[in-house]
Amino acid sequence: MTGASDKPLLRALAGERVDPPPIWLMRQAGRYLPEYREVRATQPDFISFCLNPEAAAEVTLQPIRRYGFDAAIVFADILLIPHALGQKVWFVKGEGPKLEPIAPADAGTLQPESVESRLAPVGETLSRVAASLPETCALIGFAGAPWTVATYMVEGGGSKDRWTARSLAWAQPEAFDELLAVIADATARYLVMQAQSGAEALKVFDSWAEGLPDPLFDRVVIRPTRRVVDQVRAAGVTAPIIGFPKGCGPHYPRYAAETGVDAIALDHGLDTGWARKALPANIPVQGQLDPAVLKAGGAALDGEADRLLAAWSDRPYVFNLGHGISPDVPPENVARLVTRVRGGG
Ligand SMILES: Cc1c2[nH]c(c1CCC(=O)O)Cc1[nH]c(c(CCC(=O)O)c1C)Cc1[nH]c(c(CCC(=O)O)c1C)Cc1[nH]c(c(C)c1CCC(=O)O)C2
Repeated sequence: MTGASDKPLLRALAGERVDPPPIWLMRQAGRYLPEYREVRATQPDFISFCLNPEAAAEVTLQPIRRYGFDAAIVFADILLIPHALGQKVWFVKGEGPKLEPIAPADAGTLQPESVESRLAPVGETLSRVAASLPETCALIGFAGAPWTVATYMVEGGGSKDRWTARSLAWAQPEAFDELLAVIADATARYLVMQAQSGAEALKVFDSWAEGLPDPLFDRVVIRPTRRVVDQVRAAGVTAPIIGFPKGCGPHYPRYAAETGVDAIALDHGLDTGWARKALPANIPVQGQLDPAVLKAGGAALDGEADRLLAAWSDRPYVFNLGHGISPDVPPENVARLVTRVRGGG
């Protein structure tokens, strides 16, 4: 029988150097796949899609069938937490997510008690996927980090530089920290539920960790992330946690040391040589391939894959992108990358 420890992803996240390294891609289920677009077209809206276990399990498995990745990541979205907390969330085609913005002082009106019941369908998706995964493929659950989720909640959607969120974090520190705490507690319970439903590793996406000065980085990224990790551990969950503080540059080593995460995902803009020296030698790392070189394909893609494989060959390493795959990536480039990473061409 194949145990969890035989799965290449889990071995790498436990600190083992695995050769070739396990590979999966952020946003591997998505619009670049024709079979995803087919399922998407049958769904009334994006939130209902995420909360439909049958459809969500199907698109989670699509990239596993096509490419044989070493991990499946449950099909869901970081904005399910604001939805579960009672905030209105919807997606406008071509524009991305929209939310009815809240003020930090409104944190007390959110409904953390309904998180498990409103997000139970994600647990159901995980159980379904767990039952039909190839035996060497690991299952990943995820959530947004409190800061990134809070930016969407107070901005009312995506924003160029998180101006409103950043200025509110300075102007109303107590209310803002309370909002982060409410999100952190809900997120921890959501992650525990995912682990109990079959997720073998957990990932915390802090997509907007970029551009924060030291005191704010401590307050809005490190402290709330630590709160999530501590609560997940206090609930008895032992699944490894991957932290992804995208774009945080020189803050990375402190994030690795102080949040309690087990592994760290690096973005493509981070200096590889610097990261090798600055990060603790034993922490498993994931990522760094530029999503744009995956779009470009050909010799450029082969060259970047080879550079990263060589650079991280003496560490526990998980091959991945530095950010999500974009909808215009030709599916054959992904096949080429997987073959290259596995030493087949
Ligand atoms: C910031 C963020 C979001 N969602 C997520 C993040 C963090 C990672 C990152 O920085 O990219 C995380 C996410 N979103 C989705 C997944 C599924 C699992 C996977 O395959 O990786 C994951 C892990 C599905 C999705 N989430 C979304 C899609 C596309 C929606 C569609 O099919 O219409 C998918 C496949 C929608 C979404 N959801 C979000 C945005 C900004 C958008 C719109 C962007 C776009 O249109 O591409 C919020």
